[in-house]
Amino acid sequence: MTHRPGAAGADIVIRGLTKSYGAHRVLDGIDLTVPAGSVTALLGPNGSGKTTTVSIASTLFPADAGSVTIAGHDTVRDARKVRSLIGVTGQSVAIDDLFTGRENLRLMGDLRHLGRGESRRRADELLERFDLVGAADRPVSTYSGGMRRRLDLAMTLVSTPRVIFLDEPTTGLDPRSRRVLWDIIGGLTASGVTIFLTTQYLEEADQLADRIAVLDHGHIVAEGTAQDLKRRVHESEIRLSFDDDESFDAARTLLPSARPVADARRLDLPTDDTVTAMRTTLNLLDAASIDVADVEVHTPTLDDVFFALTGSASAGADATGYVDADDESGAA
Ligand SMILES: Nc1ncnc2c1ncn2[C@@H]1O[C@H](COP(=O)(O)OP(=O)(O)OP(=O)(O)O)[C@@H](O)[C@H]1O
Repeated sequence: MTHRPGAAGADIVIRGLTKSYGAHRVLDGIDLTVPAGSVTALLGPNGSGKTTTVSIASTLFPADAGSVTIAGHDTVRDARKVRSLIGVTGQSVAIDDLFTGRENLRLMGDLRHLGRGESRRRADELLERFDLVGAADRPVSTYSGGMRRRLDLAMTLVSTPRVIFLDEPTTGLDPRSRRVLWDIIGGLTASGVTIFLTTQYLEEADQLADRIAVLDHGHIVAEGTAQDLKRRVHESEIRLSFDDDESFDAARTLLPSARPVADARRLDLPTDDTVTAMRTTLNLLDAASIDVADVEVHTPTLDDVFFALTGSASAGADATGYVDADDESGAA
């Protein structure tokens, strides 16, 4: 993007961010840097402080200590400037249920001083882009969850923010609506906007983000690309399953470095070069006339990462928040 001289730098810099509610310390000195034009996900379970972080970074309330700068502007000292640079999506706060989608978008345009003609043009364009044309003239109170989220995001884009905060953009949506939103967010990233996304879904962070920071008990416990984080857990494994104890025992003797999973008559063999290692391993077993019932390569998932880093499964793993399928057909 040509208007962005600092594209090589950071658009969000969080330093030593601390926040307590009463005696409950929610953020305990968080440091995080979000490169311009990147999608960074803050991944954490329910109540880990994701919304608190976004609220402080988007000037909603101050931290107890520490600082956030957006494109070099301090969120407390330069709050007005920061507000002109950011868009916040997630809590549908700007949406008025009694108005139609089109009216909401036009009102936002007026609020952003776009002028009457430009507000109308922008509203039409966004309704089209977010697949809301059919529902444009219905009150938002009749919208499904997925449609609301799309409108919420469209409202953010009425102006052209440099930095967008997406606070749990798909929580509570059914898988189909979630995918639609992922596609839209994926499209946004191509335009070079900086996105700071919070999520409790490992899959979402994996799908959308260039970089992931894992928030747990007030601390960033890990940071990096999805690949970096996966590498921190363990290498890929070749998983060999056997039909009978005799083959399983013989293979155990032949492959002493493999980890036996006796219940499943399975051997897990750590590997970093899966193709060569796979061929060598299978040749070895073949030469010893040991029958293998099944072979698979297991690469670590972000769930494995979360478990390894925090000692517990992610909230997203067992509390998906899925609701009954939204009635997207109502859009027509
Ligand atoms: N205004 C408040 N007063 C007191 N406690 C609060 C307040 N806002 C948040 N908290 C508490 O702070 C903690 C972090 O909340 P926050 O909403 O930032 O977490 P989160 O990671 O966004 O969670 P979720 O995924 O459930 O939205 C929670 O324990 C929450 O109960």
